[in-house]
Amino acid sequence: MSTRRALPETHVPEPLRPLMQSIATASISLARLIARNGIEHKLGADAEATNAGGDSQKALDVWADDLFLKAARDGGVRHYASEEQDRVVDLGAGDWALAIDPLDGSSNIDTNVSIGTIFSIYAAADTPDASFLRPVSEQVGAGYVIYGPQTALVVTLGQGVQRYALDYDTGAFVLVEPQVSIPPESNEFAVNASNYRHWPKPIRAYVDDCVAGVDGPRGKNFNMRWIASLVAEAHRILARGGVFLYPADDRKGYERGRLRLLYECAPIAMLCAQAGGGATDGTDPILQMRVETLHQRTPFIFGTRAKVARIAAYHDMPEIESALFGRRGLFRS
Ligand SMILES: O=P(O)(O)OC[C@H]1O[C@](O)(COP(=O)(O)O)[C@@H](O)[C@@H]1O
Ligand SMILES: [Mg+2]
Ligand SMILES: [Mg+2]
Repeated sequence: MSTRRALPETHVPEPLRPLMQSIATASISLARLIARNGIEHKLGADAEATNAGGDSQKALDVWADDLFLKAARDGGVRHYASEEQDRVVDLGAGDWALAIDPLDGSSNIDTNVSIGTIFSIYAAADTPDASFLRPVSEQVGAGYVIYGPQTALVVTLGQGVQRYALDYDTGAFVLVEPQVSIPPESNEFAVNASNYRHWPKPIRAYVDDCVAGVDGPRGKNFNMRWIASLVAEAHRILARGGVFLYPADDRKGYERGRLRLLYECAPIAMLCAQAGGGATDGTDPILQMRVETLHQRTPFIFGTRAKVARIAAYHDMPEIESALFGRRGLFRS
């Protein structure tokens, strides 16, 4: 019988190896399942249920959650918190607490656009809630798997960010980038511009100044992207820089944005910090926040450090005409 590991372990601290092997193994199964969408099953079909956050679930959301719950049990996880579960699942024994968005970008399942899994690891506490209702700076690891033209695992276990690619010939991940770092220069931003009229002033001002291009206060042209898969946006930003914004807005239910602090923003923020980038809710760095409730949402801005700082500065002076930033030459990035 083959003893091949799903993930090389050089960059994985010994206590985290069983869990990381389990996550890697489950994600390889999920990648294979996704590649067969429509052959046996329609993975984007409605599961006729809603999750705790009020989103309608797809068949793949539910299957991915089952898969990672089993992986958690096999990998020494005591407490499992999932975007798809109302409450923390207490697995009884183990050293770790795993928070997970088992399937991110569900609206893209049937469009054959990249989707992913996002996860965050804490040391297990005494009670299920205490494992997750804590400062997000206590994460011991965070990462995502992107199921795209290439399936890749991008992870930090506290010492930089490593990128692995799935080799379908061997069925295992291979280390392809031992130290991922976000390029400091970029002219790209990502935002769902259809929500423009709902945004707060500082976000509108920032985007207005980008869209004004060479004729505006920034004096240069920008490029915009919106994939509607957070993992895919994060992967692009880690590869070539830029900034992502999902602000709070005035639609009902979006008062604190759309994305969840525990399952999505905290892990991406840890990856960014380890790759030389930044992440904020506009006012506070994400890594200085504390999870108060499992499914809580937060405005989320992340990416190239100088861009994140610039957007935070727009929040500090929302009433000042945005052109002042350009004239004063502040944060030119
Ligand atoms: O459809 P919208 O409002 O543009 O939101 C897209 C965002 O929602 C998400 O799909 C939310 O994640 P889920 O698919 O896990 O619910 C993000 O991946 C993406 O960035
Ligand atoms: Mg998600
Ligand atoms: Mg999801």
